[in-house]
Amino acid sequence: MSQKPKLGQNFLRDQTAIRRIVAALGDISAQTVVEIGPGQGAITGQLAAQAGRVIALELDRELAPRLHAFLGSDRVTVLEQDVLQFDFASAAAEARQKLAVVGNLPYYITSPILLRLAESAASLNRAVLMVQREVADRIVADPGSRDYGLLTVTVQMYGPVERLFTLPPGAFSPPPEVHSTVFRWRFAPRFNELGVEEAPFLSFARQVFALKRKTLANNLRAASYSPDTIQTALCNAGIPPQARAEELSIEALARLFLELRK
Ligand SMILES: C[S@@+](CC[C@H](N)C(=O)[O-])C[C@H]1O[C@@H](n2cnc3c(N)ncnc32)[C@H](O)[C@@H]1O
Repeated sequence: MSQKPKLGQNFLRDQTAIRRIVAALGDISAQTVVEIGPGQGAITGQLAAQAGRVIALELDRELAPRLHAFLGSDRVTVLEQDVLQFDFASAAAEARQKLAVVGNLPYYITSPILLRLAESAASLNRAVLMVQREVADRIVADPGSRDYGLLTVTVQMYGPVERLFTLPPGAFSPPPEVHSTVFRWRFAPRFNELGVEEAPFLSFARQVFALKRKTLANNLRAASYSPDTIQTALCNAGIPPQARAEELSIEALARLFLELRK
């Protein structure tokens, strides 16, 4: 079968990795699991054997019908569908439960997929996803590390993440140019707990991380806050004046956001 590199088609061949990905979802015997990009069905086969129900979303017209024939189970629904257009809320309502998500993601749209899942967080309980290793490094980064930034904060605002394991290019056919890492994301949005509104806080995070290597104060100035406002807010939030956004925990960012809105 021919592969379409443009669609991020690197098919997983490592059977142990496939078992570990499905096991990382936990007990799925009564769970509806949405698979993003089933490809030739490497993970789908394992899911079909264990999950209550599987909804597999595959964009490639040529793969989707083949998957149907290959699986032929009444618990597996294959949709010829762009994951970025999929309505997770309706699927969760129909399933009468929050959905679990799994996928060896097409890397060319990793960020849009993560954002789509984030905005659907109320309909999801957990996800086990394979991404490029460097992206996983950014997702699970701690404050103060080189990889900590907007992606970290955006993803972690929707719930805790855990790095699970990394695979070399040879685990796939054809091999991608990068290593791949599987991580787990448990959806438990933090906006209420931190007292911040979702859209304004995320747009604030985009502002403070806009200029890498600049201080937080410089980034806030670029976002049109006055020097006095910035100084007072940093002081009240207990943040040193020379701090950089990359050094701030999510809690400190939320404190600063709230101070700036006073
Ligand atoms: C990295 S491959 C993984 C295939 C399979 N799950 C595996 O592990 O072998 C990514 C899959 O996502 C599919 N894909 C690409 N863009 C997509 C989109 N927008 N929506 C749904 N599937 C997509 C590709 O056709 C491909 O089958």
